[in-house]
Amino acid sequence: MEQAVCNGGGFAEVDLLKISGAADHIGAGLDLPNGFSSEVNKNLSMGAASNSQAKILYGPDGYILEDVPHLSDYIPELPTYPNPLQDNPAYSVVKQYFVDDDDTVPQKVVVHADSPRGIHFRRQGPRQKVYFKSDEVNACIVTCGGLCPGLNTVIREIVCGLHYMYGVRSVVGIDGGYRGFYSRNTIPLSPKSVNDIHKRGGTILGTSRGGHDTKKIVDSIQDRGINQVYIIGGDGTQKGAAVIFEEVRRRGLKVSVVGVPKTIDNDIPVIDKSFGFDTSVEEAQRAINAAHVEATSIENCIGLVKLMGRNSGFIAMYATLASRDVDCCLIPESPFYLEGPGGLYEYIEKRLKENGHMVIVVAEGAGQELIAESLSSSDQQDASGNKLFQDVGWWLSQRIKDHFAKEEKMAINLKYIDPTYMIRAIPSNASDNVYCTLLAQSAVHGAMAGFTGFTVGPVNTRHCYIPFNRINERQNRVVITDRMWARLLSSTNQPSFLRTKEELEDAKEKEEEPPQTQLLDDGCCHEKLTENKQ
Ligand SMILES: Nc1ncnc2c1ncn2[C@@H]1O[C@H](COP(=O)(O)OP(=O)(O)O)[C@@H](O)[C@H]1O
Ligand SMILES: O=P(O)(O)OC[C@H]1O[C@](O)(COP(=O)(O)O)[C@@H](O)[C@@H]1O
Ligand SMILES: [Mg+2]
Repeated sequence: MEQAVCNGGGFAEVDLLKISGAADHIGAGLDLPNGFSSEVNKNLSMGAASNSQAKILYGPDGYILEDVPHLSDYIPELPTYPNPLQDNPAYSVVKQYFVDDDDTVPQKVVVHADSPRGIHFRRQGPRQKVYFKSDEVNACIVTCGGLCPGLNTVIREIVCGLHYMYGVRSVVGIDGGYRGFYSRNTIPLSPKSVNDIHKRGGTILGTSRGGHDTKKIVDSIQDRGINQVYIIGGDGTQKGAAVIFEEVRRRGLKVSVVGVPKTIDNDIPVIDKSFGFDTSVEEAQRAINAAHVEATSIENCIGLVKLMGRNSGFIAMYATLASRDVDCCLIPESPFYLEGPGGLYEYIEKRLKENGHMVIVVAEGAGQELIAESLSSSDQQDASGNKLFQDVGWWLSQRIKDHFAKEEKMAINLKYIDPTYMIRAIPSNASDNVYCTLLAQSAVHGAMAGFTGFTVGPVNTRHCYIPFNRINERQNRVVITDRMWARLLSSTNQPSFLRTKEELEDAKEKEEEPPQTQLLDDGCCHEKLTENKQ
């Protein structure tokens, strides 16, 4: 492994992707970088390494801390102030006001007795010292990408958290996503103006795709004297936040850049789940129920529901598991085929003969390779560079109807329901509201404590500060070799659409067509994902 560790002074290069061998360097007796407490120093005798990508510390027994940047990493001798939270009456009964600086959260909780301690993230929460005076803070909030239930709750709780916990009075909203940084006006935000916004869907700030110009955004941050930037958005947005942070650091600005992960598709890695996901799964039940009612009221009827999920089929999977009325769930990670033994048509016919009705849930990104084979494939993208998909629900409806009409095979009825935008536009439910509050407060505590270049989120239920590079290096996707997908298959009884080893060998011997579906090492069966182009 190419790697170096620092010796007291400047950080040396480390390649985060090659971290698997990091334990080799543990206990090398190296000095600690600034910012580590004596407790950690005394107990762990860590080595440390960092570059613009990663700030990693190694401890004994395979302990690794993937830390987040701090303003003091690149601005020397920053003054600190006592945390005003210690005078907050609401918190006076709390046993311990502040999070211990040495508290970290393990990424993996299932371990063997001889496993190395593994990767950890810094625990979120208020610190004893803050790096901003209350009246010095000029914060801004921006929302980018697609809508998601809970956006307004996060906005509300950032504004209220800054105001009530830290006495911050200057908070503005950026209008309409990243491109709003270039417009003249901002939206003033106060506890009064955001008081009941959590009861509304959407985002009061507006949102957009595309239009990210790092230099212009940081110019605007600098010109407006903004020193805390809260960026709420999905995988694309967090990539944008990472480059904003890099530019802020390059210019040496005292500006904390904080990401709050928003993704209805749950496609952001590391964190347990994203806000709005629970609400979406719950709302999807209404569409599935409607499909079930239709299907059971008419002879040989199929209710087909399309749910969101561009590359990650979590909403479809969880909505299916929750409902128990679904006979087949199709997601991008598990390609399916229509014709022949083990195919979808065969399964539909069997199900209709057995039950007289059927419910199918399909994620928007499922079956795109099949559609591309039958329709002229398009390489269109949205303004952010995300591939635009064909409507799999409509396509599948037509194919199923055509198949059963052919040679008067079977008279069927099919009702197609697309509730996707209706689901996305609702306010968050109670549990997402609480979750959004924790994310927002965690972001505020982190920024006030001088941390920067991080995304907030729960890891094994404990909220953490996660460096941008960990959030941005891959997408979270359903792993079909995990037990959750097996649970789904056993609840629907649908075919797995996977050929067994024996079937593959058999097909090879008979010199048949190569299989439509093969399982890859990562448990996915998908072509390489289309990256955002920006
Ligand atoms: N790789 C990237 N670098 C910088 N900005 C990006 C990148 N990818 C997306 N963005 C910006 O992030 C914003 C939201 O991205 P998008 O993919 O539409 O939504 P989401 O963040 O919900 O995934 C857009 O304004 C887009 O320009
Ligand atoms: O029509 P739009 O606004 O481009 O949104 C469609 C996309 O937005 C999503 O709901 C969410 O995507 P992001 O989280 O990446 O914004 C996807 O499921 C869907 O493909
Ligand atoms: Mg996205």
